Amino acid sequence: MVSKQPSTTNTNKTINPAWQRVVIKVGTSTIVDSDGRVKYPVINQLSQVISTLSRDGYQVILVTSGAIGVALDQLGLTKRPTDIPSQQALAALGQGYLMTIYNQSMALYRQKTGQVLLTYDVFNNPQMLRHMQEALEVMLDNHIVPIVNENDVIAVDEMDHQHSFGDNDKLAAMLALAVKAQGLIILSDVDGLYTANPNLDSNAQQITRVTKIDQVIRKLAGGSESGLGTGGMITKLNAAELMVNHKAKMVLIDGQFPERIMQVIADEPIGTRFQAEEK
Ligand SMILES: Nc1ncnc2c1ncn2[C@@H]1O[C@H](COP(=O)(O)OP(=O)(O)O)[C@@H](O)[C@H]1O
Ligand SMILES: N[C@@H](CCC(=O)OP(=O)(O)O)C(=O)O
Repeated sequence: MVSKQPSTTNTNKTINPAWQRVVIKVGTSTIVDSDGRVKYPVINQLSQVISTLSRDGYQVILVTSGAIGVALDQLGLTKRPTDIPSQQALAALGQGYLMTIYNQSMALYRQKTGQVLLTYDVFNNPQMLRHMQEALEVMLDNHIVPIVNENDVIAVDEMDHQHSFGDNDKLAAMLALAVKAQGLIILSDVDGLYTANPNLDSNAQQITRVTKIDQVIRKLAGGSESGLGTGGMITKLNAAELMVNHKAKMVLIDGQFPERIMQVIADEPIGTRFQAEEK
């Protein structure tokens, strides 16, 4: 694909090769508040950071939850329904709006985007996987930021024929490995992994570095309290385990401050970093 427009890459910048290709995952609670209202300033800040990285020569893929969350805003609802078909209908309503919000924000920074909706079976089907990889390579080569979500309306777990719903943390890790990204940055409503759920335990301490996701670490993780996010810390640890087991890294940071992505890319100590010990 040859663009008629000149490349917007800033070739004078030196980039950190340890993060040259990066997947950034944003949870619902980062972009929708507890009353179900969209946090436009956060999305705008995130778009600015991603556009800057892309212009500097990084290849960025955004995995974003929030289709159901923004649909709550569209309908004036404050709570997520519990049955799967209602959630799927909300996701169908909200996904278009989610893309509109991102497209408008990214356009302010002249950043092009493309929507990619995935299901887990893509990763088990070599042909579909190759098609996805090839399409993403072309997008990245042309400075188009892929904006990925699970295709919620048809999301079915092939193994047990149950609806597998709402685990974009794992989807982001599988995607990061499939496209050979050096790392995954997860933005959430918490600024890292704690010794206990910090919303429930005021003595909880932040853990800044995890080299192995073992039973001790797993025991620290609880579910989601926001009523909007789905996975809680457990799905983030599953994502981290996938990354670490494949010699890649994951950093978990507070999504209220998307500019902190720049600190992660600069390898500054921030949030919780999941990475195996260098041998
Ligand atoms: N040990 C822990 N450390 C940090 N957060 C935890 C822990 N255990 C459970 N949590 C919960 O996980 C939440 C983040 O997950 P979730 O609500 O699914 O967010 P997202 O929408 O970003 O995926 C935190 O807000 C917190 O309530
Ligand atoms: N795919 C769904 C949400 C899935 C999900 O993983 O949610 P979250 O726990 O907020 O990352 C959506 O867009 O609403």
